Amino acid sequence: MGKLAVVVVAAGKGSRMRTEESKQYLHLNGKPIIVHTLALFQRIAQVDTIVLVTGTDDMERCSGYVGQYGLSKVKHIVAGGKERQHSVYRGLQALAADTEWVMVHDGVRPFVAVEHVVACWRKAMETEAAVLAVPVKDTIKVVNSAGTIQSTPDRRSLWAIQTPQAFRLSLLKRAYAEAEKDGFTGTDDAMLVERIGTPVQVVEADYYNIKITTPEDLPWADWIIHHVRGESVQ
Ligand SMILES: Nc1ccn([C@@H]2O[C@H](COP(=O)(O)OP(=O)(O)OP(=O)(O)O)[C@@H](O)[C@H]2O)c(=O)n1
Ligand SMILES: C[C@](O)(CO)[C@H](O)COP(=O)(O)O
Repeated sequence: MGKLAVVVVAAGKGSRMRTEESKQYLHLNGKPIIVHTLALFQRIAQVDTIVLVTGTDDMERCSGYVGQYGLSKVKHIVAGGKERQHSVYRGLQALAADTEWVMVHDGVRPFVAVEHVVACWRKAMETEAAVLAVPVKDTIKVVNSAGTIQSTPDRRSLWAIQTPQAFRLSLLKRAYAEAEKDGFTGTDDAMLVERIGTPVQVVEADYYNIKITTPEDLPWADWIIHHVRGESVQ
């Protein structure tokens, strides 16, 4: 069984959160959101290395968190790029040559369940590529720019995709290199793998693995941390 690394991307600006401080550094139960996320992967025995991708101006404070919170698996802190995809690409380049498996995770998804992380990785080891996801609960419409409904896809085939997304490293690197060559930008890692013709498996997770994105996610995040993930108030 080859080594497993995790690339945690946290170089975004969090513009939809509309806070002065980037959302990954907002405090949740006494600790920055990014620290909750890193601590989760630190606790997973199968994870050998974590690469943290941050904004250039945040590298120093992140290296402070590594010491302060005992995040010894964070072996590299690298500067991200303009889009999430560029940040992931830079993270992948920092991985040691003996890394066989990689999981990419959003720094602002601090509530993923450990059992789902492990299930995702196991599925990737069977099939090369797997992502966490949940079935969509709403009816989804395709709407044109005039606000007119064009179609209603069958909900039974719709899934909301989460992270982590797990891959054989050589496959993900090839997918990223192809996307770079073709000038293609996707919103998740699986899209890049799909477009080079490799099937990606979905592993069902839960609805608590939210991406903290907009202001109304913050009270929900506070509720999840206390009532679902069971942390006592700090
Ligand atoms: N150039 C970027 C953009 C995003 N991310 C990271 O990718 C994850 C998911 O992105 P999103 O929630 O969209 O974060 P932001 O890009 O920060 O948010 P917004 O789009 O509202 O600005 C986040 O952990 C974010 O920090 C990144 O590392 N580099
Ligand atoms: C990767 C992701 O979290 C899967 O849902 C999502 O695609 C990130 O998208 P965003 O545009 O950066 O919010």
